[in-house]
Amino acid sequence: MKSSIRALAQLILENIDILEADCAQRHADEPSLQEPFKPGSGFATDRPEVRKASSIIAAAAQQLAQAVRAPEVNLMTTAYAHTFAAGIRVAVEFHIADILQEAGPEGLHLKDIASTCNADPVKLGQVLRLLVSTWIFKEVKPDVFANNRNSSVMVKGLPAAQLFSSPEIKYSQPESAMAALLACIGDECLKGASCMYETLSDPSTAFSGEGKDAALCRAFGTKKPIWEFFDEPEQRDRVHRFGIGMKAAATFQPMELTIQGFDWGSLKKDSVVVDVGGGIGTLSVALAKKFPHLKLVVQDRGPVVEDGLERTSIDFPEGLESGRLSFQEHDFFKTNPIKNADVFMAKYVMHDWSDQISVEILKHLREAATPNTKLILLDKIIPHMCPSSELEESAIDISVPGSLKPDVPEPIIHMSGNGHMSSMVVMAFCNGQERTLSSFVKVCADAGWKVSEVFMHDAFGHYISQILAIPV
Ligand SMILES: C[S@@+](CC[C@H](N)C(=O)[O-])C[C@H]1O[C@@H](n2cnc3c(N)ncnc32)[C@H](O)[C@@H]1O
Repeated sequence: MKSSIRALAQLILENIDILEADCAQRHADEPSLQEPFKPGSGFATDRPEVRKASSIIAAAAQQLAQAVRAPEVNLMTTAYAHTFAAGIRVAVEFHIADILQEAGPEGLHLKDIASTCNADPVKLGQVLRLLVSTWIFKEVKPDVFANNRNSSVMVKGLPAAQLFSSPEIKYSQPESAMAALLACIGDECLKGASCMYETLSDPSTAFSGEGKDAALCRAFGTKKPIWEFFDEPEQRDRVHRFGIGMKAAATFQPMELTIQGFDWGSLKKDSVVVDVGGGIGTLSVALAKKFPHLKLVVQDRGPVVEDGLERTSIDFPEGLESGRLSFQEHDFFKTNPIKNADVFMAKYVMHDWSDQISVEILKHLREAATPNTKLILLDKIIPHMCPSSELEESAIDISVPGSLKPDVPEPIIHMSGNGHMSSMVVMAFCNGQERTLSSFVKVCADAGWKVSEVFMHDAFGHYISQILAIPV
C-alpha cells in the first residue's frame, strides 16, 4: 500500500521545485526564517502558480504533522492556540520587536528586555519562549532574544523609548498596522471567542442574529451591538487600533486583486456605482482612479462619511472636485435614495450580518434597483470542507459561472481555510458569518436577486471574491 505520509512528503518536494525555480528565475535568495524580513525578499506571491505551490506545501506539511502525531497531541496543540494569541499581544503591547530591532542581530538579554518594559523577567521569558516555539523571535543564546523574520514584521516604526513615553502615537506609522491587528486579535477577538460556548447555548442568545447578542458583547458585558459599544469614549483607543489594524488586510489582499473580476470598463460613461457601507471609500477611490468614466457614490453612517471626506480631500481631492467621487450619509436599513444606480456594490458588508438581516439590507437595494442594476458583493467565499467529488450533489456551489471547485491534490484532505477563522471572528463580533457560495445564492434569492456569475481568485476563501447578481 502506498504510504500516505510519503506521498505528502513527495508533494511537498514537487512544489518546492516550483518555489526554487521562481527564486532562481528572479535571482532571489530563498527567504530565511531566522533573519529579519526585508521587503521584496520571499516568494513571488503575485504569481498564481507560486501562490498555489506555497498553499499546497503548507497544507501538506500541516497534514503530515497531524498524521504522524497522536490524536491527543493534535487536539491539545490546537486547543492551546489561545496561548499564542495572548503571547503575541503581550509582545506587541510591551514593544518587544521594537526593543529587539534596536538591539540588532546580537539580541538582548531577558533581564534588559524586561527592565525596559517594566515586566517580570521570569514571566516575560515564558511568553518569549512560547513565541520562539512557533517561529516568532529567536533565542540566540540562553536568555538572549533577537528578532527573526516573523517578529520583525511586528515593529511599529518608532524608537522604543518613544513608544513607551507617548503611547498615544504608537500606531501612527503605516508599518504599525500589523502590530495593531495582532493586538486586536489578542484582545477583542480572544475575549469574544472565550464566550462563544455560553453565547451559543444560552437560550436568550443561541438563535439570535442580532449584533447585540454576539459573544463579544457578552465578554464586554454590554447590551449594545459592538459598533455602538465602540462609539463610547472609553473605547476610543480600541476603535483607533481596529481602524489601523484593518489596513494590514491590504498585505493579504492587494487592491489590484480586489478590483479584478467584473469588467468595470464595460460600464458606459457616467455610470453610477454606489458603494454601500463603503467605509472611508478605499475601494471607490481605487476604482475612480482606474476607471475615470464612472461616477462613484460612497454611502455609510454619518461619522464614517465625515472621516472619509476628510481623508479623501487629502488623498484624492481631484476625485471630489470633479464630482467623480462623492460621499453620502445613508442607513442601509432604509430604502436607498439612489434610484438610477448601474451598480450597487458592498465590500465586506454582508459578512457582518446574519442571513435574516443581510436579506433585509439586500431587499432595500432591490427596491431601489432598475431592471438593469447590477449587484456586486465583495466578500470571501468559503468552501465546504468535504471532498470536492461530493459537491456534485449540491451543484449550486459549482453551477454558478466562474465558481472554482476546491480541488486539492491527493492525499491532501483539505486546504487550511483562513476564511473559516474570520467567520468565527465576525460571529464573535456581531453574529456575522463568512458564506459558502450556496449561502450567498440563497440570501440573494430571498431578497429578489439572482447570482449570475462569480469572480474568484482561489477556491479556499483566502482571497476576496466578487459575487455578481441581477434583479429577478
Ligand atoms: C467591515 S466595514 C467595510 C467597509 C468598506 N466597505 C471596506 O471594505 O473597507 C462595514 C461598513 O458598514 C458600515 N455600516 C454599518 N452599519 C451601517 C448602516 N446601518 N448603514 C450604512 N453603513 C453601515 C460601517 O460603518 C462600515 O464602514
